[in-house]
Amino acid sequence: MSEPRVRRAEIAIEQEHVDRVYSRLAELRAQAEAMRAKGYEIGHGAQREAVFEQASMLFERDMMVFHANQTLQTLDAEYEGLVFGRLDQVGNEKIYVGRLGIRDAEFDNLVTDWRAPAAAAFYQATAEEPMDVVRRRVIRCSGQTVLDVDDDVLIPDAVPEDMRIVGEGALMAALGRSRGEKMRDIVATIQREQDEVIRAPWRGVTEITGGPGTGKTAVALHRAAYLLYRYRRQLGGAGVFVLGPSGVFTNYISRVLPSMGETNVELRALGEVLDGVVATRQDPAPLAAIKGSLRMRKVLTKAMRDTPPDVPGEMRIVYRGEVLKLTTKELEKVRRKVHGHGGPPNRSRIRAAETLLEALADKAEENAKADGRTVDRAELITELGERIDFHRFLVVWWPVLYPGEILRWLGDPARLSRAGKGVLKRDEVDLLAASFADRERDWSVADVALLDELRILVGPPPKRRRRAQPVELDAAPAARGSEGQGPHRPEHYDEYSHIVVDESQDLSPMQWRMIGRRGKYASWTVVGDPVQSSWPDPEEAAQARDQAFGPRTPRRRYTLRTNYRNSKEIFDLAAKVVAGHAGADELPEAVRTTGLEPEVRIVDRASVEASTQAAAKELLDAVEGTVGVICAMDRVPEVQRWVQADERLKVVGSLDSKGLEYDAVVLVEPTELITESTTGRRVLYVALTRATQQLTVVASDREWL
Ligand SMILES: Nc1ncnc2c1ncn2[C@@H]1O[C@H](COP(=O)(O)OP(=O)(O)OP(=O)(O)O)[C@@H](O)[C@H]1O
Repeated sequence: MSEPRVRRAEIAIEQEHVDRVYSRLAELRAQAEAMRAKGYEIGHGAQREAVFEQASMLFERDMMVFHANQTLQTLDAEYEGLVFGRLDQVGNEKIYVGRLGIRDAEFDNLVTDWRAPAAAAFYQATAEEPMDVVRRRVIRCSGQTVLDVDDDVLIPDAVPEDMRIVGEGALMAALGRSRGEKMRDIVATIQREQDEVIRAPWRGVTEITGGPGTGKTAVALHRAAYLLYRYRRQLGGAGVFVLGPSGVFTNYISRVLPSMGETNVELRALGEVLDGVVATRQDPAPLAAIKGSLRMRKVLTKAMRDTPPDVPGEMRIVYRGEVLKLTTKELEKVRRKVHGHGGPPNRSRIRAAETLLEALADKAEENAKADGRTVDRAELITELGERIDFHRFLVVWWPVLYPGEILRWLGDPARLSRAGKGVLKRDEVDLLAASFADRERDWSVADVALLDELRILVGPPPKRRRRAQPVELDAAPAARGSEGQGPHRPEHYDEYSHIVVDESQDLSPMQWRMIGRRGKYASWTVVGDPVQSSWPDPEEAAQARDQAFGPRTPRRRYTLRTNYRNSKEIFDLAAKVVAGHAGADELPEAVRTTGLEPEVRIVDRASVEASTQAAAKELLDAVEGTVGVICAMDRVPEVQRWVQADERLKVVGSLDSKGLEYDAVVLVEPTELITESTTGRRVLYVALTRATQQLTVVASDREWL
């Protein structure tokens, strides 16, 4: 048979199996629906029963509906090709591998979940260590249709006569494919070095390093899915938290986990870690460096203990016909005394009241002594402590503190100087104060870690008393978990069981503290590439990072060495630019050549706009998928006016381009990327490694080369 005919015949064989899988899926779906309906019936009957029976019936209803919903959620996930692999083993055994495990009515495996031990050989078998695999086949589907198959022969001597082999290189085909707006999963082509990381044990700290495009992000996400599958009991309850550098990035990777049927993962950007705040604005590098440094902890602690603006300057209260007065100085002494005990101010209200009453009693004694009288202290304290005017004073003098409010106070340079005495330099005070002073401006990404630090420092605001909520007997629990939200978490949920940190090389020490707080009992997967770091003080960050992990052991480290994203031609240029700023062993090896060298266009300054427009247009015509136009952060609005962004074309600032990728990239004025940041060349290196196929650099100088 000719090669195309063999291929068609093999596709038809696999299509038959895929059809069986989907019809079984439909059966399972119908069963789950029926179970959910039955659960509701039980719930409706409950109202007629005695209280004890009601409780047990409702429990049963909840369990049935919950399980049915979970099953439906798994079955309904938008799988891009439910079945993607097949292993033919020695002795004619065959296994289909897919995003989900499905058995037929006789309980035989139709598809094995890729995360199950039985599927491990799909990723781990090599020609040197074939693990009994004769042929490994990647099946490419679109929806329920098989488009293509691609084989790897691992034991040529064991290929039976009737086994046919098609195609070559599923990996290269996947890498060469055009990119869409969102990252795709790589379940079908995970490489052995990547698989080892994905399946590493869950305890302790797992570090993944490697250069750009080595699949660190992809591996970390597949690891999250794997851990939840294998250790659901240990990790599922408190959940898995995935942290990315920006909203653009989390949006870009947002499809990967759901495409593997995994929705019980909380995905957040650094600017969204704190509930109720969504920050996307990046501060200029020098300002971000101050806000991120550990020194801020001291500044914030002092700021929180300073006298709040607008509190009364003195206290006057009448006690048995006599005016007791505390001056500003005396009141401040009381405030210092309360803070001297440590503890969050929002939890110190009672201590503040007691200390204030003691000061009033001292004052009364002082006055009495002058007149030769005595005062019953205990009586005075009890009486004043019950007085409404005392409490009115207390609530304004010792107000409930809110993190955002304290940060805004620091817009006052005098106040910030006090808080930063001995810690911040004069010019740092000016820079910081100006950034906090503008009440109209929303928070920056770096501010979020400061707000979170203050949240802990001030303590939770006192709870208002609430009336008990009536229990709704007939509220259908169907919605719970069915929206892909996972279990309901209380606000400021701080204790995840596994935390994945992507692009970790850029976390500031204050951000490490913020994340560390959420993982006190967690195991960690930490992804990063030191060469791409934009943080100026790596030592301080490393210290904060170690503190976040605490005594967690073991610690294992993996380095990925193959760049799957960039063509060799593009990566060679990036490597040249970063040479001298990275050791040769820190740079990965690109495996794919396209024959298309990156283009460097040196034009005069006035022509940068026209040249960018021309390059963007050419690249849009040349590639099928996305084109990214990358420029310095503060040039973004201008470049957005130059080119029309749409589904295929995006304009991104250098720092926001972290972790993203496009078929083609236009890089505008590279020297500006170097000068805008404290870690210059590394930021440029990041930008140069975003394209999979083509790169055009538009520059008005050659300094960056
Ligand atoms: N085994 C694989 N099969 C198919 N594609 C892969 C594989 N490994 C990585 N890729 C692809 O390579 C590209 C780069 O992967 P990823 O973004 O995870 O790299 P990274 O190491 O996080 O890069 P960076 O540090 O630059 O952000 C992605 O498109 C990813 O899908």
